[in-house]
Amino acid sequence: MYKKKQIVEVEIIDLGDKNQCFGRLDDGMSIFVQGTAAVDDVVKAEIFKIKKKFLAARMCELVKPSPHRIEPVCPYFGLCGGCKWQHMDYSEQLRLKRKQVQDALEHLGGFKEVECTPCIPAPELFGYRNKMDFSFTDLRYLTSEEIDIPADQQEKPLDFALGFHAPGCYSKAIDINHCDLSTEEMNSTLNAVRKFCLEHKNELPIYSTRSHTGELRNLVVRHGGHTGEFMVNLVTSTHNPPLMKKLSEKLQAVLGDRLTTFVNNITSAKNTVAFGEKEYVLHGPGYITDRLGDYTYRISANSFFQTNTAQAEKLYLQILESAQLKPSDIVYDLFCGTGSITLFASGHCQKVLGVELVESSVRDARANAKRHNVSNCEFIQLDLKDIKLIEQDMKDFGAPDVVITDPPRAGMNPRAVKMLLVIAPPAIVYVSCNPASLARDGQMLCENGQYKLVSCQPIDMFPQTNHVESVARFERI
Ligand SMILES: C[S@@+](CC[C@H](N)C(=O)[O-])C[C@H]1O[C@@H](n2cnc3c(N)ncnc32)[C@H](O)[C@@H]1O
Repeated sequence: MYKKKQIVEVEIIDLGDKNQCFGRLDDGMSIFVQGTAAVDDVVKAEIFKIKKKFLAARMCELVKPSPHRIEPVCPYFGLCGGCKWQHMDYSEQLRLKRKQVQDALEHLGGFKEVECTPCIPAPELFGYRNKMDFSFTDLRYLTSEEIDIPADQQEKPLDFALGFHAPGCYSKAIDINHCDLSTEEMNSTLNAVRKFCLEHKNELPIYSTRSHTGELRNLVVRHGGHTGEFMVNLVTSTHNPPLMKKLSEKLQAVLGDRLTTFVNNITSAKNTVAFGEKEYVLHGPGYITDRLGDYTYRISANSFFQTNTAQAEKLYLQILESAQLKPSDIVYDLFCGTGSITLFASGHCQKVLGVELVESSVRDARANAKRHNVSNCEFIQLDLKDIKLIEQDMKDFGAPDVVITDPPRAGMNPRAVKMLLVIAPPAIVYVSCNPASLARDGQMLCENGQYKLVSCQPIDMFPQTNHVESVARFERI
């Protein structure tokens, strides 16, 4: 009885992934609505798919706004995939983040007994990011208003963009001048680099993801949240010494003493990831430092560091609380990055082994331990898919009492989870930025009755976005 293109009115009762929300029509029919809605909004939506058990529709009108709706501050809201939740007040964002973790644990992981604690709020709701990764594309993403404007009347060139990829669209970026999650300094650097690159468009063409030719790929700006040190990293296909020298001078003129270092990373990869195979240091030491708690960390361009400095300290205290370390404990910190959790844990146990894939991160981690005269930490560079290597290192270092694991969004490789089941430490603290992979890996740890999930604490590292971090403790039964 439903028809395609039919308009229905529905109250939104939940939010899903990828700009999708959920409601139920008067007859109980489920409906997935594409569009930026909030829970308790009443919207009109046009049906485009009809299935036996559900409908899919596109939101076309907001009939009654949710009491949690607020005006988004960003002009790119709805276009840029970064801040999907700017239209909801912060208490609602926190409620939904906790719910996301709880739902994933229950529905994907089968964990029915554990109640997540309320999500720990972040101290800063905007301007909290210490790292921004902007992409160059030779096709500018056009808004629906811009599409109809003839090329010669467009305000900005059609074949140049520096900003963020439109959701699900890697060949086009929205050309942005300002992001509210970054700082003024980062925004002015973005605009200075754009101006320079436009002036040298012929010598520095933009890399094309279709023809795989061209030079400019990413601009990464990074600052120490507590130290104010500032890094600019331009990622290109090849190194052009005279132009990079010119850009270095330009950046020093714009940023003055605030520019700590400028590096040029070179990549031949066909993907859009800002990771260099070779690095040229044009200004400063090639790294910046930042402080978390009692520790100052050196961070190189290709090394991971938590992107919200103020909240990272809270995250690490939460990890320590969850790990319940004893002075005699041997601890493994898997996916250790620059050794930040490793050092935090080092003062509370006998010794810590940090394991990490990226060479510059391991180098930074060793330098960070040395800087603080920490002698009970060791770091090894290996791919955690390689079980044989970690087995050998375990023999040398000693079996762990507690394993802290903090993998990337995709979670742990199944072989690495199996390795944990073989090592079988009494406690595993799983730090996750993706509730779905936490639920999947957690289920693997618990399915044979070897472990049980005892607690899960969500923490908000990324206000305005739909992302959430969690710290989960698993205990051996
Ligand atoms: C979410 S970060 C966590 C870093 C660190 N624990 C922190 O809090 O700063 C994940 C880390 O895992 C590393 N990594 C990714 N894949 C890996 C693999 N297969 N083996 C070892 N480390 C890996 C990344 O380089 C990154 O440093």
